[in-house]
Amino acid sequence: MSPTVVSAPGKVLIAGGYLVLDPVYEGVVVATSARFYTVVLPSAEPGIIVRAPQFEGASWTYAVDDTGRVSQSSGDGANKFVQSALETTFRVVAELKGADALPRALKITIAGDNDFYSQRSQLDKGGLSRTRANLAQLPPFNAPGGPLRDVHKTGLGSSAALTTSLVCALLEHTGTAEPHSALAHRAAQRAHCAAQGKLGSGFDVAAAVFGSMRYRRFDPAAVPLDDSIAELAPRLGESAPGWNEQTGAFGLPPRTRIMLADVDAGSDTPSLVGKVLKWRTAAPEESTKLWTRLSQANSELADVLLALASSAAQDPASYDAAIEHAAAISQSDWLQSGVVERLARVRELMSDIRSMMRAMGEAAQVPIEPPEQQRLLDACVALQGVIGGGVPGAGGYDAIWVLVLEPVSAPERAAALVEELWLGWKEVDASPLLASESVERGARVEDLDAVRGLRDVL
Ligand SMILES: Nc1ncnc2c1ncn2[C@@H]1O[C@H](COP(=O)(O)OP(=O)(O)OP(=O)(O)O)[C@@H](O)[C@H]1O
Ligand SMILES: C[C@@](O)(CCOP(=O)(O)O)CC(=O)O
Repeated sequence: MSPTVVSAPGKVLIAGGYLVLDPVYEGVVVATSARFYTVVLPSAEPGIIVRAPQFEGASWTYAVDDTGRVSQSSGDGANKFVQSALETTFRVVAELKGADALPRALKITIAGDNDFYSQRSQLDKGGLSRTRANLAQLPPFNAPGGPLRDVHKTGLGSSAALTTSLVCALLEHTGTAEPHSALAHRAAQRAHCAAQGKLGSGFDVAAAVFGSMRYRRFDPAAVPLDDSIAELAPRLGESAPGWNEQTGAFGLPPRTRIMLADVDAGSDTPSLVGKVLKWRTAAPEESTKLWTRLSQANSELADVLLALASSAAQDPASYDAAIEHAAAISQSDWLQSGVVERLARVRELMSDIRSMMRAMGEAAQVPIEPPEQQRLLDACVALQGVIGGGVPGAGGYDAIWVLVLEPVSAPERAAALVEELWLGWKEVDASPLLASESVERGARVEDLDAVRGLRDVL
């Protein structure tokens, strides 16, 4: 029997951190070319064996009962995300297709693209500088060294991408639902929330299932978390109540590229969300004012980026010429007509959003865009061909993103300037990641041999 392989992308929330926890406000999320892969193979040995071959000792074996409930029979500690994905999916399979449809002997392999884990020490060990070219030389699904609990994550949402690829692969393997179905999305949300023990906005799982999007959250009461609930499927199916998230098409405009850096500022990002929400409650007037302005800027940013994409679709030649022109002149001269003016507006909005996020950080007394990140981002956006940037998601010390132009005549020019700046930056250590936006939307079924290096880790 041929293996079932399903992949799901990571994410970067470029606008809407914190606000997206409230259904009144939307978030803008870019799915990344970095993906998690789940490979499901029938096995001769009884039990559901799950392995993460990139990590030492990362193997867990489970037994499934007739209702789809799962218990771990052996393995290296517990992996909440894996167990929750298995149990949520198997319960749904048992309810919809009967106990006979439940697989009892499987070998499952989970592998994440290198960008999900910091490769600094791997590069350092080989005496290689932290360039994108050197990253591209590392073997696919490289082992970052050591066990999973010691791994240094890069913030692309490993748990959401892993949970989504595993849930979708099992639904596909059992013929229960396709990766883009409402059931797959809801099952992945439920599995992820149950493992996290908290209800975030769900934008990370939504992007893992559907790809880049504008996203407004669902009612938290929709998620059937209570373990005593007898039937999950009716609460996760097409007509289940409360799943009122709103998603809208989104994609970055052609001839632009998102670049990501894994930042090691030596300071741990404390838990920011709790403090921001506390400030939101304590200062309702001030925070509503700021959130309203931020939300307008976030939504306009999505609108203008989409308008740029439509200009490109309508008249590709003029669009390419405008990008060429914009990349050749200083950003302060972008205020002209059409495409270039829209780029100027994008730049202005990204800068406004940053200053409002900093204001929120100051008000809530948390480092959303701390001064170290501010200086680094200011230097990036001053480079020729850079449109703008920011701190992803909740912000903190761990990462930044920037959007650069890729004109046909010199697609690498701006990216190379950014990379050079990062490599020479002294105050904090900024290492580029390889990922850009995923062009394949969301979760998808893959052909094992079309994914470089995947067969080698089975
Ligand atoms: N390759 C893998 N195989 C199995 N489980 C994994 C793998 N990678 C990550 N995980 C699971 O995901 C957990 C990390 O999730 P956590 O919610 O802490 O981070 P995250 O917010 O998803 O991370 P980030 O956004 O930084 O990538 C790990 O503890 C582990 O359970
Ligand atoms: C603060 C918040 O809005 C974003 C967190 O995003 P990230 O994990 O920092 O990418 C929380 C959420 O949406 O779940």
